[in-house]
Amino acid sequence: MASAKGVNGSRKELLDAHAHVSNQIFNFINSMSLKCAIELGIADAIHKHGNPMTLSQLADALHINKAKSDGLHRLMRVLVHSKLFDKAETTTEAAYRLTPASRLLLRDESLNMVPFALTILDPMLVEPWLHVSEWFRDDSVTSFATKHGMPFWELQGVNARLNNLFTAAMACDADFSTTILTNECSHVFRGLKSMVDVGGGNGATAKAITDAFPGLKCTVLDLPHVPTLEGCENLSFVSGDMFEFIPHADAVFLKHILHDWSDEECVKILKKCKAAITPSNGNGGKVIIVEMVLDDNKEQKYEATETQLCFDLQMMMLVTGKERTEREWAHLFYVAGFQKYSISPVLGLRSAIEVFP
Ligand SMILES: C[S@@+](CC[C@H](N)C(=O)[O-])C[C@H]1O[C@@H](n2cnc3c(N)ncnc32)[C@H](O)[C@@H]1O
Ligand SMILES: O=c1cc(-c2ccc(O)cc2)oc2c(O)c(O)ccc12
Repeated sequence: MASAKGVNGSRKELLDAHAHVSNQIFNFINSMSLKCAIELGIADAIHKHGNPMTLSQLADALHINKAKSDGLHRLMRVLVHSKLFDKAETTTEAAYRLTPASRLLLRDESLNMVPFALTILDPMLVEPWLHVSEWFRDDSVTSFATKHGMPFWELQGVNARLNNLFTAAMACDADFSTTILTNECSHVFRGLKSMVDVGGGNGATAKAITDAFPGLKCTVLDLPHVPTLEGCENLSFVSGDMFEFIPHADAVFLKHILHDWSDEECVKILKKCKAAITPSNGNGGKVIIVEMVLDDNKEQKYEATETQLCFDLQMMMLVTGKERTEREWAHLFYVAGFQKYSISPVLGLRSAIEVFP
């Protein structure tokens, strides 16, 4: 029984517990403040201004209702606390400036995360979160399906807004991940003559890889409803179902595919991949996977682990997938008939995994 002295503990323990639960309750406001900052264009306004920007300068640039300038001050206070922006203490008044994080919110920054953020924080993907406890008690496949009446992929196939939103979200990760992959993991792609990017979306990732490796011919396989880039000499597109057929190539590339699917579905995909890879001279005959590997770095920062675990729940909510530990990945590879694998933890939250038959 709680008392003034605490829940079976000290007063301090009670206050700490109360503060922690309060923090967990209001954590969503960090995400919503980020969404608001993107929609107002705060990062772009500060970038365009060129110098640290005072609150009144920012309010003018954002064309907000000046009667709400104090609200903007309070929003910026949360965004600075979240280290999304920085506050320069000038002699006259505080001025706001970008941080490395808010540089990733600049719309003309090729590595920007805006489409990804606006998709994850879109009502279509947020509302299912209000039904997760219902999902635990019903027999629906995901809470997304509970809310929207059909599974994520099915709705994406009939809802143009979701299709374009999600395809852009995935594509905006292309430059970020391939810039690092083709530099830190160039050995993975060196010597390959052909590669199939299974579930490659609009082809942005495959294009970035073929730009870095002009001798590599890439085929992007995805569902018919997914909008694609223009093909070119080294980049072609095939519509199809990876559970039915995967075109033959030196290597198969799977980026954020397997985390969408259950273990059984992943083994089916990996077996199709194994049948599709034809060892060639040099570096062929493998599957290249880009995914999170949970628990792969005990020294990993608390925030990175928290993000990985949240993505795992995102997969549980949206699709039938999950994020996996190395042990779980290894089990899938061996069940699918592969003999060995190599993990390169080069992408921060994610790793590149080469799997060999
Ligand atoms: C999370 S997205 C990853 C996209 C891309 N690989 C990337 O990392 O940006 C998953 C992709 O798998 C595709 N997909 C889902 N089911 C598929 C299937 N049965 N056959 C082929 N592609 C599929 C989706 O259309 C989507 O483009
Ligand atoms: O909502 C998502 C987010 C991702 C995702 C996770 C981690 C990354 O580094 C990038 C993207 O992947 C998703 C996905 O694969 C899916 O099928 C639905 C939703 C999401």
